[in-house]
Order: sequence, then C-alpha cells, then structure tokens
Amino acid sequence: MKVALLGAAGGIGQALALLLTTRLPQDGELSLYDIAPVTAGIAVDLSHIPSPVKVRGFCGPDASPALLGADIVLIVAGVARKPGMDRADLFNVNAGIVRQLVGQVAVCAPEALIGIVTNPVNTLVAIAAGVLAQAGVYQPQKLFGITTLDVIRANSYVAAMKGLRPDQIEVPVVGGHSGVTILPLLSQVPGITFSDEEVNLLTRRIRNAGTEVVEAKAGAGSATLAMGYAAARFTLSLVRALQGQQGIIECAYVESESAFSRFFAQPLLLGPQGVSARRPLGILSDFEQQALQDMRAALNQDIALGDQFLQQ
Ligand SMILES: NC(=O)C1=CN([C@@H]2O[C@H](COP(=O)(O)OP(=O)(O)OC[C@H]3O[C@@H](n4cnc5c(N)ncnc54)[C@H](O)[C@@H]3O)[C@@H](O)[C@H]2O)C=CC1
Ligand SMILES: O=C([O-])CC(=O)C(=O)O
Repeated sequence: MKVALLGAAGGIGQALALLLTTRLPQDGELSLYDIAPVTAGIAVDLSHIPSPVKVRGFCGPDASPALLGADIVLIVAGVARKPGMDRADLFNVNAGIVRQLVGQVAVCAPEALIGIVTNPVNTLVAIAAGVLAQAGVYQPQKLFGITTLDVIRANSYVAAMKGLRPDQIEVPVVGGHSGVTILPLLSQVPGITFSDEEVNLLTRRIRNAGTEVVEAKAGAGSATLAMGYAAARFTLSLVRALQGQQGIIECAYVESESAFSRFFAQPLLLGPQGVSARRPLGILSDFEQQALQDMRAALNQDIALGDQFLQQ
C-alpha cells in the first residue's frame, strides 16, 4: 500500500507524515514530495522510527518519482492563510500548484485515490477534476476534498458542550469547506439534542474554526496539527476500504449526484474503488434545510471559479 504525500515538508505535511509512518499497515510505503530540499532529510528523520513503513523523500520540480505506483495521493502543497485573509484569497497561488501536481498524478498514478487538502478546497477539487478529465483519466469516485477537520472539530465542540467523550461522537458535516458552505448536521447526532441557541452557537463556531486558529497563530499559518490528524484519519479509512474492509463511512467533498451543486461534501460509503455509495442526507431540521439553501449560491460560485480557471 503506497501513499504519496505532496507538500510533505509543510506544517500539515510533516504532522501527517509522522502519523502515517506510525499507522500505515505493515506493507505500507510512504513517499514524501515537496519542492523544499529539506524533504529528503524529513524522510531520513522518519526512517529512524521503528515502524515497518518504508519512507522515502523526493524534492525538486518533478513529483513523478514519488507518484509512481501510488495507491493514494494526498495533496497538501500550497500556501496557508494569514490573519485577515479568506480561504478564497489563496486561490491565485494554490490553483496553479494543484493544476500542476494533479497533471503529474494523471500521468504517473492515474488509478490512485486522490485527497485534496489544499485550500480553497471547494474550488480546487473542481480544478483537479477538470485536469484529470482533460487527461482522460477522471474517475469521480476516486477524487476527494478532505473535510474531516470540520467533522473532528464538530465532535470536539459537541463533546465539550455536553460533557461527553469526543471519541464517541460523530457529527456529519456536509456542503463544502468554507464559511456558510460548512454545515454540521447536529440534528443527526444519535442520543443528543440541542436547543436552537446551541445549534446556532455550534454551527457558527465550527464554520469559524479555521479562522480561530489563523488568528491564534497570529501570522504563522493555519491549522496544521489537527489537520494532520484529520487527514491521517481519512487516509487510514481509505486504506481500510482499499483492503476490502466493509462499512467504512467518512464525510468528504466529492462529485455529487444531485442538481444542487456539482461537488458536495456528504457521508460516503468507501470501497476498493473509492466512493462506493453516497449516503442520503436524511431528515434535516428546519434550520439545516434553510442553511442548505443559503449555501447553494456560494458553493456554486466557488465551483464555477475552478471551471473558469481551467478555461483560461
Ligand atoms: N482542507 C482543510 O481542512 C485544510 C486545508 N489547509 C490548507 O492546506 C495547505 C497547506 O497548509 P500548511 O501545511 O499549513 O502550509 P505550509 O506552508 O506549512 O506548507 C506547504 C508546503 O507546500 C510546499 N509546496 C508549495 N508549492 C509546492 C509544489 N508546487 N509542489 C510541492 N510542494 C509545494 C511548500 O514547500 C511547503 O512545504 C494550505 O493551502 C492550507 O490552507 C489547512 C488546514 C485545513
Ligand atoms: O482556515 C484555514 O485557512 C485552514 C483551514 O481550512 C481550516 O483550518 O479549516
């Protein structure tokens, strides 16, 4: 099982590489790639951990050697926010990076499952889909925008509010990964009820969580450690699904089957080919139904921006 991590020398990349080195299966291979020359050193550093996972580092302008034979490709390369910026402000730099990297994935690992972490996720997944389609290798069930950070934040906040264990709570978070497009489905958390005020408070906090970290880090970047944890959780779910384990469900931002928007984050049943089924959203509260309608224009605008970029 080979995982290629692109952008491996960054804040998320290093945290994620550490977790995958210790948690991938016995036959695991972790291939680290970044334009930063330190990447080879990061691989040497990780190779001293007593883990059966083989870690190799690659740098320079060409990601191909890192990608060959990859079953899963994770893209965390790109710039992060500073206070006062929106995720959309990262588009100008990160769209080009993702286009270039996904172009290489299309050639070197066209069958791989691809997870995009780089922001703005809502737009960059649309760009990745377009690049893969232009190369004739787009398989919608294999391309994911990773939104697991929203889910683990929701789990942590709900647990703190209700005095419960966070590892026993699972909040589905649907829509996209920015502002009003982030919608936690609090009405669907088994065994827990929320007042209207609690729903408002939690929804606002989950939507604003990224900014909370950006402001707390005061110019030194955005979430890296919790994101590393979230991406590791999602990657290990993909690994288990590739190995044939049944019943694995994760929320992620994928090509949708509805006319609501072309891409949408929702609970997915994972299988050896990636998405094996999109789970229905189920019964929504009035608040959630309204929030869903309220996000539609923003989500479609984000997706359209990706399409426009590819036409330039
Ligand atoms: N989806 C999500 O929930 C989240 C997404 N993010 C996003 O993840 C991205 C990375 O964040 P950090 O790791 O904090 O940033 P960082 O600046 O610490 O690391 C980015 C890495 O990307 C590398 N890089 C840049 N261009 C590259 C290229 N063409 N090929 C290979 N590597 C390249 C850089 O050398 C650097 O090592 C940002 O866009 C950030 O907004 C961050 C947190 C949560
Ligand atoms: O807010 C950011 O820029 C990074 C991110 O996506 C998050 O922490 O959710």
